[in-house]
Amino acid sequence: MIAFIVNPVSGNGRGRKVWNEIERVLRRREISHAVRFTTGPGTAVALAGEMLRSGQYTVIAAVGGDGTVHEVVNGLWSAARYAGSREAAAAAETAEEAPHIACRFAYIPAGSGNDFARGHGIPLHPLEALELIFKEHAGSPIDLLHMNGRVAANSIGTGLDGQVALETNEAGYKKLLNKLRLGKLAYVLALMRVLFTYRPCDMKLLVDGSKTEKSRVWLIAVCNIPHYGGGMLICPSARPDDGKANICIVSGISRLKLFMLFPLVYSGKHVGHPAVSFLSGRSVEIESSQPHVAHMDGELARPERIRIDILPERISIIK
Ligand SMILES: Nc1ncnc2c1ncn2[C@@H]1O[C@H](COP(=O)(O)OP(=O)(O)OP(=O)(O)O)[C@@H](O)[C@H]1O
Repeated sequence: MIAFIVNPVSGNGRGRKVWNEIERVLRRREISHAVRFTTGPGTAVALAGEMLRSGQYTVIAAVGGDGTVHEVVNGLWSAARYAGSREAAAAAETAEEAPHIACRFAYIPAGSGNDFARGHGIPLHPLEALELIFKEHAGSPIDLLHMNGRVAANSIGTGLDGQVALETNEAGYKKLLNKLRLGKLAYVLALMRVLFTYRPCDMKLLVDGSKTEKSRVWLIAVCNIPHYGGGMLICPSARPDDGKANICIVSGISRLKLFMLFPLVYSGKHVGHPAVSFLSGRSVEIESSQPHVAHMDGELARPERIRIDILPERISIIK
């Protein structure tokens, strides 16, 4: 049976409308399914965990944006990690030892960014994405990025974009804009503010044991897929199933030049710019001269230290 986890407020209320369309199709075709709605931040994590543990579902589908994907994937990953006895959970101390997730994950895009869909070639039209679930599909295994007891499906970023996640989260006007279904505006306002105020700092990276030092770093994006921040092609050569994370570093550039570089990221034309460098590897440690503020799939994270490990082929997705 297929289970759906629906974020009704994703895409400024699009999630609810998309679900209504999907439900009509499911009823017409008499497809047995279960559905649960999120009621606030974090609820999709718990719902996904419950659904996986019930063992009733062969496919668990998220209907929402990248934040909903992040929560559902985390719910599935941690339920699989802590499945079984307390002893087994204690034995699965490290993320690397966690078992593979027993059901397939599907995604129906209903958010504002939908990078997960872009990165995997899942149709952006919700009913076309739904058709993929109906086809008998074994699922394609993809890697996940692990940091500090959480996983990211798309990317982890620090620097300017971590600060954007922090400001969006803390902005006093965020609740009001969410109520008015203008949640994305909170993100744009935070981005504008951060672009004018962020102070770049020195950072050290340790990628698979090799050290790289960079000064005046604006951002470091550690990516599992090429897309980022709602359609930017930040790491064009990132592949979700190659066992490696691709890392984009933007450093050593003035604020004015950064403004000029910014639009090029949407088409991937920033590649080759002298301020942009790329690395790739299985594990990444980042040290900064300032406290870390990061995001995981666009959701705020404040780790004491940044150590990201790739978890190869950890979940099977329908695409
Ligand atoms: N019922 C709810 N009420 C308020 N917030 C919710 C609810 N359910 C989930 N959320 C939160 O909504 C946030 C945004 O969800 P999501 O990222 O899926 O949509 P989006 O921001 O429109 O899309 P995208 O990330 O693709 O731009 C998530 O942080 C999630 O925790």
